[in-house]
Amino acid sequence: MDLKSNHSSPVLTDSTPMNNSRLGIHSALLPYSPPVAAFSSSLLLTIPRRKAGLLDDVRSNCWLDAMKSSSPTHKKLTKDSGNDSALSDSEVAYRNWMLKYPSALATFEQTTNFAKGKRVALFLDYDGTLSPIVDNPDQAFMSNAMRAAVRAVAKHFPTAIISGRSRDKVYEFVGLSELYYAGSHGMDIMGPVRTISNDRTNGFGSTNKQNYTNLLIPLANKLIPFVQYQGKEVNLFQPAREFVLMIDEVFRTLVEITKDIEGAKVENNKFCVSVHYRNVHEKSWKTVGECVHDVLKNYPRLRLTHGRKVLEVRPVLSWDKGKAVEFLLKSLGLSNCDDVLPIYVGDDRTDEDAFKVLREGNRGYGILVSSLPKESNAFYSLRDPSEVMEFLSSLVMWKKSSAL
Ligand SMILES: O=P(O)(O)OC[C@H]1O[C@H](O[C@H]2O[C@H](CO)[C@@H](O)[C@H](O)[C@H]2O)[C@H](O)[C@@H](O)[C@@H]1O
Repeated sequence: MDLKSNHSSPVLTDSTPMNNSRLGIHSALLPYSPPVAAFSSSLLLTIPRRKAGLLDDVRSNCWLDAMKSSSPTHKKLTKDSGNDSALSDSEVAYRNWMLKYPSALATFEQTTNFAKGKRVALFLDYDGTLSPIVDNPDQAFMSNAMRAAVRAVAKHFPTAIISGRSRDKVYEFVGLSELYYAGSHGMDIMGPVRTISNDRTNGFGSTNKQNYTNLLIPLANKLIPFVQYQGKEVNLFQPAREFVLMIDEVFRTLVEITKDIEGAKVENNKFCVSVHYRNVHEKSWKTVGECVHDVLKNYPRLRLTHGRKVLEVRPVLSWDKGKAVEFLLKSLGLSNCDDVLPIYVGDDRTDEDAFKVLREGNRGYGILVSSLPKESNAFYSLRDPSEVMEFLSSLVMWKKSSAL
């Protein structure tokens, strides 16, 4: 195995498709390989050369600072401040922040006035949005009430779950076959699960009675092959499929080198890897960062992003949750239409890519789920998953009443 670093490369813009030759497996042998999903030079992210020991060297503490600032908890804020007036200070700060990011519930009427006559498309993040943040990532279950709210909303609007988790995992948690799923931060997109049928001409719409599904543009049908998933038929789009074995290799290496760090947990999300430090004592966070840094040195085609008490290793690809939203809107025939209102609800830094796409395209808005003030590209806010549920239910009620 060639573990040589490629720091000499000025930019990571190799236009030749990766063939995983290092792993000895040609990409054509990988599962689900639609021709269009082939690794494209246009998806390669141009990033500045890594300056080891300066820019992203954990020893310079910048990673550690990012790790420390990742997802501070409300509990910590109040505990550290030590008295009740500090609690109200934080509440005051939150209310001030809400002047900039008003509650999506308080401004609901404004939204529905704007949404009148428009087709709403919903994009929902999973962790911290549909399920509360918990210590064990394997137990981040969504409540039955939330599941019912998502099911209800999906009856009226095209609805997609866009998560950093593997698509399989998030599908298992949500358990609703009528939704679109984008796992691995949008690098693994799946249309609603359909009963196997010979009729492939009308794509996702063949078993779904909702009007929007008939709007699938031909492009999507052409680009996404039909593949078997749990005995059913689905459409898949996997722009990072070339990385699947590399990611698995990195996952295994990370499991091995972090095994002695108490509380560290490495999660294989198929096209990216999460290294959790939520349950690691703060004094060992630096060690976690160093482990990830040491592994990444050997994989110049992988990069690191920060999530909520998690380091995420992902391909150097210009593909993120924002791109996934654009792809899904296009697939649904809902892009470049004045009568479409996409709404994205998420809590994490990776959701900012989607908020930005909507804000910059001036074609919808993001709702940030946060109980703490933080800068965002979203327009509105909700405090926590329970408010998300209320928002989803309000959308359903509005839709039902406007159909009367
Ligand atoms: O895009 P998302 O659906 O928000 O997924 C982002 C990451 O979520 C999960 O980790 C986070 O939630 C865990 C459960 O509440 C929590 O323990 C962890 O600290 C959070 O970072 C998931 O485990 C990751 O793989 C996702 O990338």
